[in-house]
Amino acid sequence: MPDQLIKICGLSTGESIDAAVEAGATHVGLVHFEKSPRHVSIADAAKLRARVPDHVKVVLLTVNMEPKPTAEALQEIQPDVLQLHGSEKPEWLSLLREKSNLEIWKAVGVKDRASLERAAKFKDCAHRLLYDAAGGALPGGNGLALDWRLLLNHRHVLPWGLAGGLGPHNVADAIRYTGAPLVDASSGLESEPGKKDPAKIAAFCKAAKEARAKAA
Ligand SMILES: O=C(O)c1ccccc1NCC(=O)[C@H](O)[C@H](O)COP(=O)(O)O
Repeated sequence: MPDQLIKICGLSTGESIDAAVEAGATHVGLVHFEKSPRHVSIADAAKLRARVPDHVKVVLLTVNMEPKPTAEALQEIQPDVLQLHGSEKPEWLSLLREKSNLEIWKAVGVKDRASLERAAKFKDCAHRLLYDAAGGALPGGNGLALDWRLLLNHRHVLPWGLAGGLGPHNVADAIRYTGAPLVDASSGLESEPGKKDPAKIAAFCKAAKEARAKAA
């Protein structure tokens, strides 16, 4: 069984990046979306990126960003993964994939079986689907869980990940229940919006790794 993939999202300081790396995260997420309390500028994201060791992948998150600023951000930050968290269309993902060596992830808001099924349209243009809860004040990072029962017996067309309302208290249950190969958390690891708590990051990674080891 492959190792559990763990993404810690919405990191905005060097200390929180170090905490995620130290705890064993496989992916760290940098949110470039001004309305988010976790927003980082392009220049700050590039500095944070430089701090991440090679064995940990850097995920840049954008929301419906135009092609020119996207190209500039990618050039400046050099992420390993681009996570599109808006209403981006498959055609845009195909173009990005054609023009870069990036891994492209598409976040999908899941509220019912139909929304889950519709995500299949990204089959040929995304490398991974990230299922998140639909609704909420922001496109992501709302601390809302989706109904995990929707994922039972779902035929996944791509590698995938589970996000939405995860934290140290429920990540083991999420892995046991859904078999998620990748888990992603943000607001559940904070002491206040936008401020990550290193102890919560460590507890989340430990619980996720232990749950995977028990499932093996
Ligand atoms: O985290 C944000 O503020 C954010 C803002 C805009 C788009 C996406 C955002 N986060 C994306 C993520 O991948 C989060 O980790 C995911 O939505 C889960 O968040 P949470 O429920 O808070 O764990």
